[in-house]
Amino acid sequence: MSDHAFAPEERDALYKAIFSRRDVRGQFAPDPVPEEVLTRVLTAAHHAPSVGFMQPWNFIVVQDPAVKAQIHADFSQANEEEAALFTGERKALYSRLKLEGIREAPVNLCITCDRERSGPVVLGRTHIPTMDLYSCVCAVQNLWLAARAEGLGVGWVSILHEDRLREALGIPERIVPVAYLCLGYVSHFHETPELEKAGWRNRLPLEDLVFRDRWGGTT
Ligand SMILES: Cc1cc2c(cc1C)N(C[C@H](O)[C@H](O)[C@H](O)COP(=O)(O)O)c1[nH]c(=O)[nH]c(=O)c1N2
Repeated sequence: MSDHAFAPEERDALYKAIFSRRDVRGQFAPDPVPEEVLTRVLTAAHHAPSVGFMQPWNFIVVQDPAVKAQIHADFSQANEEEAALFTGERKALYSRLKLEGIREAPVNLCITCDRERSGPVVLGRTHIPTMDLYSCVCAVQNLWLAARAEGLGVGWVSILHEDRLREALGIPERIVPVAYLCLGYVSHFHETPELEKAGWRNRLPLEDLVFRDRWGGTT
């Protein structure tokens, strides 16, 4: 027991957000996301941990249907390319999956990483230079959980060509687009991951993933 633990109902609320968060692709409602709600989830993202407190992220809020259409067109091509890598039943199943909600979601959000945000030497990034990118992923997860608590669905779309995403959003060379997200209110949240429901892949047992003291070792 810790004096610093949340009250039981607060703790339960946090776990509820974690376990009921879903990747949302197909159930977006057209209702607009109020600015104050968007600001709250962006503030949650901005309070993520970051290497050397670098805060390397920017948030590009995309609402223009023309920009969304451009990105969706790239998704369609990338999706065909990915589908071609599977064969037989797997390919047929892949083709049935809905893997984005770019046009339906009222807000799209690109979270980027400015790798030069705080000068060439960053506390904690010297020996593992990808730490700034991982920091941006922490921001994504904060946003994803806060959005769930707000009743907003979030879907991550990575079936995109990075160069075309850069071009569509005017992202300069030194900035890395880390995540392209679709965000909006939803008709419902699925109870289990859609990929699990569709028979693509199941959640692995935790005990197969936890090692003690060394890789693959047992105590
Ligand atoms: C880095 C990264 C990239 C992607 C995803 C996630 C992450 C973390 N996911 C969502 C992914 O399929 C989903 O998280 C898992 O299937 C588990 O489901 P829940 O998120 O628990 O609903 C995802 N989903 C999708 O439909 N299209 C996509 O391009 C991607 N890309």
